[in-house]
Amino acid sequence: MVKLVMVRHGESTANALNQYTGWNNVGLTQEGIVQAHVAAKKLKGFEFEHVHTSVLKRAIMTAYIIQDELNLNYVPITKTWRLNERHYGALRGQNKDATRREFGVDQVHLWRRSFYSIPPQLKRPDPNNGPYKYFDSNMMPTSESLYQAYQRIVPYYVDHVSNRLLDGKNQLIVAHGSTIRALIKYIERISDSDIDGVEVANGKPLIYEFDNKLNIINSNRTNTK
Ligand SMILES: O=C(O)[C@@H](CO)OP(=O)(O)O
Repeated sequence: MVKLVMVRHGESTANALNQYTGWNNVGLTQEGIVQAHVAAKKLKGFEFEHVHTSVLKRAIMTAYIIQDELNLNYVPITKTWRLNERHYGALRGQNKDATRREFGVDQVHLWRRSFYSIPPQLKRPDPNNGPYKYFDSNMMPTSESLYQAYQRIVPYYVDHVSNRLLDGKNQLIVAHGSTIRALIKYIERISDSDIDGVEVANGKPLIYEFDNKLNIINSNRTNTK
């Protein structure tokens, strides 16, 4: 039996303001730091061979807190843009309630939870500096549906996570709401329409136990937010 644990970062400053975040690089609130410590305490005794996170600091900070609490600071960590949150396009930084008033509850629900709906696009992509400085500019998204994000997330999982699980090595992924929703969809073979009911809470470890063919033996997933 091998384990995969996925943790959504602790509450971010944008979460606290009820703002769309996506690729905005915001940090954790004090509450978010506490949530990361609580997540680590729930994982007491869990050992993993590799940590996978995004290039966004709310996830990296959460991963470091968990590694530190578990005295597993030495475990290698990979930070990849492929595990970034879904890009929220022109919605990022906006207040979610304000967009409900402007565009209606149904449209906002589609942007947030449907598999194929693409949030309004940025007029031009952000400059590709910082973690994206070696990107071809054409790779910088202007917005992403969950489907588009899935196309970049799942190949990373298959190449770098599931192969290690098949080797019997426990893995930890510390990422984002939509990143983890995409992975839940893949792992549990959830349909395109049913994925819109899946929610991922900040700082609540999601634990999967697999057999040696990566069939799910056990999971603690419940739909809480
Ligand atoms: O703002 C975001 O990037 C995400 C996750 O925090 O929000 P939502 O729940 O709307 O997908």
